[in-house]
Amino acid sequence: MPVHAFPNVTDTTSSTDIDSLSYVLTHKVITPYFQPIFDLLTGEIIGHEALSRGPAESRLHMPDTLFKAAISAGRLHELELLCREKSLQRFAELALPGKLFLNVSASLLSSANHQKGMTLALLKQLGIEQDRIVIELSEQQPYDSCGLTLASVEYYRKMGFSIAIDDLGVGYSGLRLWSDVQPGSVKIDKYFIHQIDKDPVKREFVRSIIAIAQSLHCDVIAEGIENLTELELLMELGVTRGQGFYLGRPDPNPQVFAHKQLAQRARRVSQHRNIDEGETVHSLCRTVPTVNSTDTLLTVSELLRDHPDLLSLPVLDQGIPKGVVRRHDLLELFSSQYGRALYETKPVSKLLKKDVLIVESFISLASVSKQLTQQAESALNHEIIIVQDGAFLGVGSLRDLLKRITDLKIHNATYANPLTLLPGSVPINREIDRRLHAAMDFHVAYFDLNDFKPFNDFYGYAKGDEVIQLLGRLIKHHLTSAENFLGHIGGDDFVVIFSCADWAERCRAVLAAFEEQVRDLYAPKELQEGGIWLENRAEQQQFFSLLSVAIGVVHPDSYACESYHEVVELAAEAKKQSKKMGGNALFISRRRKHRIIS
Ligand SMILES: Nc1nc2c(ncn2[C@@H]2O[C@H](COP(=O)(O)OP(=O)(O)OP(=O)(O)O)[C@@H](O)[C@H]2O)c(=O)[nH]1
Repeated sequence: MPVHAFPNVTDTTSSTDIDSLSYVLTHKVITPYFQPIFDLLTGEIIGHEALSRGPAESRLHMPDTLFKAAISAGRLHELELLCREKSLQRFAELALPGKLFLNVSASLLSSANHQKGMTLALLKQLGIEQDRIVIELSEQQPYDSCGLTLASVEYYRKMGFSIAIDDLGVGYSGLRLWSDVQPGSVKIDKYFIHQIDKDPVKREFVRSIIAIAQSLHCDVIAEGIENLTELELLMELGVTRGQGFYLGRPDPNPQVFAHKQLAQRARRVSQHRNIDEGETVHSLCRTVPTVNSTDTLLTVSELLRDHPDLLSLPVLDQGIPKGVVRRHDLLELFSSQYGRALYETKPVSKLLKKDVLIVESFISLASVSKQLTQQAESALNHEIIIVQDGAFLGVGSLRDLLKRITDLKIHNATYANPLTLLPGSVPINREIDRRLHAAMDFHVAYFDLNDFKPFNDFYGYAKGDEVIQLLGRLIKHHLTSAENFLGHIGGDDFVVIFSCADWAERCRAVLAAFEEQVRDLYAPKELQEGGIWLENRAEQQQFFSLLSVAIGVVHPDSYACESYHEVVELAAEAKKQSKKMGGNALFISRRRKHRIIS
């Protein structure tokens, strides 16, 4: 096709766009791009969303202008069908794995002349199974819940296609559409993902969507993930599927590889499960009897009679937990007049309670504890259902969770430094490993006093202890926060693991405060002289300035560092550099992985 045949691309008038559109439709010059959608837990591609582009270098290249032109020209359906045809053909040609997510507008679905058989015929011709197609219904246009649209959705579903709701949260009828259509998946609009780490309202929104989706057994896909911080936060919230520029851009010829960093993280998590199950909710897992939602309340009653220790039973549907049935609800129902006779043949679903926490087995105890405390107070007595890849594994109790967390705290106390009561090297190393295994983004700062030995020799160990305590106090004061971990390796060495963003300012605040407060520990004479004179090994007098602190900071690459050994080496190296700077100094290392010395 000669390029010059395409109308002038720089002209912005809509009549030109409409002419260009006619060209696009007549010559079928639509290029499908495919954006991967990943399983965030394994890094595997679960499918691609098809996105259409007009001719390169033209105003209609980007879908917004393309579809706007089609709407103004009254040719939207024609364009949509062309895009669908092209996407399916290219999907088959490229032999892409997994599902193909296709966008369909409400208006096309409700159009009376919508040729429903066309897609099916094309799929047959291309040899694509129907169950690989996911129809994405955009929430951006209003749906007519009782008219043609829903009937068409139903028609697609009967043909074996899955249904997803796209752009959830920004349109007209999100929850209503969700409830009417009962899709297999919902895609959270990128508006709610953008900078979610900085916006508690967006986090709450996503958390609520996950809760609804869990109870409706619907997958949640996060759209528009643009950086690692957003990805990590979404995973922490429990989102297991996602797409976005950070994971993979739309491409006409996509490379089909598992996402390297997600896959590495998954491997780490599975190794971590074996090494240190104590840290994850897996350690709380107990096997208990379960019931199906179709079982009768008589079955529940008999099971609870045989297991007097159980306050509830998990309710499953084909191995997937739906909620619980509780002893006190059953007793209340049966204790009414004729209650037992009236209700014992009724199905479990009558007493099914969904206000239960369902968590994947590799989630950390701290994260589960956080989720529980964020729930309503009335929900605090409730059980924790533990799943593996969504399938029921067992249950844990709040009591066991508290006990395990207390044990961990005792463990930290056991290894605490007696002078500062900060955790010692065992818990520090363990915490670094935990953050590496979870592929978290963190900085590690190594603090060390300069020329501490001469001070000790001059004033004695008791005064030396005071200096160490002063530094410990300042570190605690300036650096304590929920995301940071402070430790005291021993002697005058401290380590802080940061996840907060303002770590550099905080370190500088410690240096400034130390410079000022350490003066209180010197006698007036030495203070006046600005340091101490001490005889060295060669029996010569040597001058040592007032005590100062050297801080070396590293930003370990969680994917490149295998264990705390490498991180501690990196941090010690950075500390050496900061000592070379002299006085109170902060050195920020650019090295992110440890050099292997053969
Ligand atoms: N007062 C006191 N001194 C300690 C304690 N633990 C270790 N030390 C002493 O702290 C000093 C630490 O040694 P270094 O860090 O090598 O001494 P430094 O003079 O600061 O050397 P640079 O770090 O190279 O500047 C030694 O003199 C130890 O005996 C403690 O709990 N209390």
